[in-house]
Amino acid sequence: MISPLSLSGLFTLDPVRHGDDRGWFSEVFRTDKFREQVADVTFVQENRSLSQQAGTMRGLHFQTPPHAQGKLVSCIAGSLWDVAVDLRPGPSFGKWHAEELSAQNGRQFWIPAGFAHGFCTREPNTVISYKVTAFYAPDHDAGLAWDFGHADGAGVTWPEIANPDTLSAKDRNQPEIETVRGVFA
Ligand SMILES: Cc1cn([C@H]2C[C@H](O)[C@@H](COP(=O)(O)OP(=O)(O)O[C@H]3O[C@@H](C)C(=O)[C@@H](O)[C@H]3O)O2)c(=O)[nH]c1=O
Repeated sequence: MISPLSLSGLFTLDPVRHGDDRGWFSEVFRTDKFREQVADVTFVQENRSLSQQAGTMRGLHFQTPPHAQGKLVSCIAGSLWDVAVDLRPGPSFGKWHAEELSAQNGRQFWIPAGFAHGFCTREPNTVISYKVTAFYAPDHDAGLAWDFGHADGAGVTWPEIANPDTLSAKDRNQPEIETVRGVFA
């Protein structure tokens, strides 16, 4: 099932699992269905990271144009809380949406270009996997503070398990949201 979410452009995908005595089989990605029902994009790179400790936080990250990335995110071991923050100009700027992704639920979260992305793991040894629509471009790597404030409302409410001590040095020093206004204009 493919479901649009309240922030335009965001979707969840819950691929069918065909169960039998052995377990299950699932088509976890189909270019044709994705292009027809979600977004007409091409994925060029697939990333995986392992986070050893429950409560590990990564983000909030994005690449700036012309290297902006759409991300199709899933969790292939353990479980995590995944968040997208809208950086597109307009009334949705700064709004966010989070999804629970786990190896068990098989859910995928589509985050188009124009959003910052981050997550926090809920179990030890959690593995996130995501396809992206543009190659890694270190000179266009950008971020937003995990605890950003926002003139029109609060920032992201992270789950209780989220442990800021696990943030990378880079992510401890990401900027406030006002500094990224206009990046995707
Ligand atoms: C993102 C990325 C990093 N790297 C390298 C750079 C560095 O040496 C090492 C770790 O990079 P980072 O600390 O940026 O990894 P990490 O903090 O896991 O970064 C990721 O966070 C999540 C939230 C995202 O949305 C991703 O797009 C990505 O930004 O991997 C690549 O070689 N290719 C890549 O595509």
